[in-house]
Amino acid sequence: MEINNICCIGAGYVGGPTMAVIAQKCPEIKVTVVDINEKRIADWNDEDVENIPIYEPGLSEIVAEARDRNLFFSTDVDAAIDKADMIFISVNTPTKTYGIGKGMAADLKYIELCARQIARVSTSDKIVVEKSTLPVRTAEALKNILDNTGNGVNYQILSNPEFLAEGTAVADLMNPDRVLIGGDIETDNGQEAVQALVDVYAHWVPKDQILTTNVWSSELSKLTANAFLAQRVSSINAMSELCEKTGADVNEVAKAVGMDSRIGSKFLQSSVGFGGSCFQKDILNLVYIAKSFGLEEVADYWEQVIIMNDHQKRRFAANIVKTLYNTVSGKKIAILGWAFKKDTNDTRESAAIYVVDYLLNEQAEVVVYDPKVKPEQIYADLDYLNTRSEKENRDRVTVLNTPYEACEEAHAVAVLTEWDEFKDYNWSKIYDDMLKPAFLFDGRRLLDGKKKKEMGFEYYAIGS
Ligand SMILES: NC(=O)c1ccc[n+]([C@@H]2O[C@H](COP(=O)([O-])OP(=O)(O)OC[C@H]3O[C@@H](n4cnc5c(N)ncnc54)[C@H](O)[C@@H]3O)[C@@H](O)[C@H]2O)c1
Ligand SMILES: O=c1ccn([C@@H]2O[C@H](COP(=O)(O)OP(=O)(O)O[C@H]3O[C@H](CO)[C@@H](O)[C@H](O)[C@H]3O)[C@@H](O)[C@H]2O)c(=O)[nH]1
Repeated sequence: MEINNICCIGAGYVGGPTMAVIAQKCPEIKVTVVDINEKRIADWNDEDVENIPIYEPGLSEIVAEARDRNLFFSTDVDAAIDKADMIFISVNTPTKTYGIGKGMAADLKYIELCARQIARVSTSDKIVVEKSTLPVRTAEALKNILDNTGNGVNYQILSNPEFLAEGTAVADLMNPDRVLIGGDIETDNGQEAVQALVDVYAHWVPKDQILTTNVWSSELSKLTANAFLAQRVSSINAMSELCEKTGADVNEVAKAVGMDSRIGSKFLQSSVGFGGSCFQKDILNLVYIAKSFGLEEVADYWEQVIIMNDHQKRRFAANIVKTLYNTVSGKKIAILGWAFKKDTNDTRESAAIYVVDYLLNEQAEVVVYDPKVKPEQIYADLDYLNTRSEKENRDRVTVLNTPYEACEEAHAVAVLTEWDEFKDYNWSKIYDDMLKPAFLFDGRRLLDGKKKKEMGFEYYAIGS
């Protein structure tokens, strides 16, 4: 089966970059990315390609090449569904904030709305691809909705989870460790659908890196991969606290254990805690699924990864308060970095939000600088927690355009994102302009601590 026309529902961090790369690599396929968010679509269509809504290294160049050739962004969801042979569902699947499973289960309402819309609009057979991260067995619910409310149209459901990490999305898409496709491989139609999607990726991904499985394995593999990755971060962060008590250094420990080829060196960077829209949401979802099957020990095992991560964020903030003579009330604390990791403007679940919330509860005056995050996003993140009034957040938090201004007259500076540029600042100028003693808290082990101490800083790093 040849695919000529792809529609992707959801023009977010996954839909946008993924479809841009498919369009670039498959110039004969028309790719339309649709979204109900008009502003987001307008931004994707912005004449100045540097204004597209998602910052990812290398992305604007790809969009510039493919946009209006075979890559289109539109709010006309119905038209794009109708014309497509293959529809990717790439909408958000956040943690539920209400009802059964509140705070744990994935909220599938956006997925279900997409399924109902596809069923309502379609007049020709479709391959529907789950690109969003979903609980295992969601494909069954999708199929049910499509088959029972459709108009005689045949649907094949595939699971094709996305493994890109933000900040390296383009590189990850260009050169994935593997592409995973789950389908109804027991039937001829199912196999044909799987092959159609394999053929799309085979434009640039070596065939032996395209893995095909049954749908349930594919759905569950995505949650498993994120759980394993997050577990590594929580494991090294647990060790960071022990290092601080014992004189061991977490970077030396990570290097020593990572050189064991069975353990491997990646994802052992101790930090102020993992953030991002995926790890916490997906592990909570896994915990919920395990509980729903009565697997309490399995659920408790994975929940500990989140408990450890919350502890790491809290203890970093508590250490600032303790070190500043047990009070930060009225003290100016400069925060360098708001994004949940470098090279992205995404702030979802960023550790910075929780550290700053803690410091505000201790009545600190907070000043923030981030190279890519806009002030309105920073305020929105704090408002979302509902800890204090919106007015108070604006009164007590200032967002500035330069790091030097942010650190001026600060009692303490805290590095919360590992942006490369932070390493190259004129730190002696920052030191000179701060109040003394000048406290520097490195939540990423980013800076050269020895040099900072020589400059006069009171330097504290996670895990040493
Ligand atoms: N962000 C990542 O790095 C990443 C990586 C892998 C997988 N995922 C998964 O991919 C999915 C999407 O994540 P994201 O980060 O791109 O989310 P996002 O919030 O950035 O984008 C989702 C988009 O879907 C749109 N949308 C929602 N319902 C819609 C509807 N009915 N019709 C049209 N548009 C609709 C929203 O307006 C939004 O723009 C999630 O399941 C997530 O877990 C994310
Ligand atoms: O050694 C490490 C590695 C990561 N982190 C932190 O962990 C979080 C997540 O980082 P990363 O995994 O690089 O970014 P994400 O974009 O959240 O990507 C994860 O989540 C995506 C969404 O599901 C998956 O597709 C990716 O494979 C998976 O890596 C960030 O706050 C990082 O700073 C650490 O603290 N130490």
